[in-house]
Amino acid sequence: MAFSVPVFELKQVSQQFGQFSALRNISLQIYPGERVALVGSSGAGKSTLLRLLNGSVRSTRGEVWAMGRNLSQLNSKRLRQIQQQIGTIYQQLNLVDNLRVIHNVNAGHLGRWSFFKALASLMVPLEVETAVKALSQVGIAEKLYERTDRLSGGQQQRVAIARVLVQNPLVILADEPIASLDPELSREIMDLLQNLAEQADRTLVVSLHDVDFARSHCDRMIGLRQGQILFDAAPHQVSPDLIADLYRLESH
Ligand SMILES: Nc1ncnc2c1ncn2[C@@H]1O[C@H](COP(=O)(O)OP(=O)(O)OP(=O)(O)O)[C@@H](O)[C@H]1O
Repeated sequence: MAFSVPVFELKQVSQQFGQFSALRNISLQIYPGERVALVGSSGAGKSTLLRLLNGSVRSTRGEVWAMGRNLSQLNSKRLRQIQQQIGTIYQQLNLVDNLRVIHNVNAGHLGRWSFFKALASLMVPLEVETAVKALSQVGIAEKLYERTDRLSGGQQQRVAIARVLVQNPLVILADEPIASLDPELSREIMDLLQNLAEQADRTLVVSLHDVDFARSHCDRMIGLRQGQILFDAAPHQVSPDLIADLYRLESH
């Protein structure tokens, strides 16, 4: 693994929002095919780190490299080409509620489709077969023409994953993909993400509040505490004491 080019590399990255330091001096490398869990309490900087990785936020200090390119030095066209290889499932899913499932899934093509093709597809859906295949992979092919807001939370989560699958990225980033799901559904979604990553040798970076799922479904855990890395290790090396430290409240 040490011989391949990292999918992501952060070199002494800090992220300020006004006076507030969301991330401080982060250096790390993520290699192809790794399944990485970002863990840490609310506000630790997990979502910010994911947004730096997909280039939707530019770091205030340090360098973020993705697929061998320094993101801050790319023009918007080149940045979009890199972003095409990175599929992100956001915490809020970013689905359009009143559209049919197929249109939300087809939004995964938007980085590649022309404006007119995207518009035409809103009237008569294009690439139906690809959408059916992606929905089959997430187990809800029969929901193709259902209105998205008529689906359960777990089904909507699957639509968001299917949208990333039609994009066919090298990397999947998922921000709290099981935050609002019950334990059984959480396991199903985590199994699904793990399988989708393994099948196509995709890299997966997922932020999780549930440390047990991080242990069972990922091969590396990065613990973030107040914007800094507290640990970066294989699950079996992350002791209960480290986890206690990770979630320990700061004394003021
Ligand atoms: N655009 C922004 N402007 C100002 N502050 C921000 C912005 N984005 C994030 N922050 C702040 O940065 C800190 C880290 O936020 P972030 O969303 O990365 O944490 P998180 O670990 O993902 O939390 P959660 O688990 O609750 O999603 C928080 O204090 C948040 O308020």
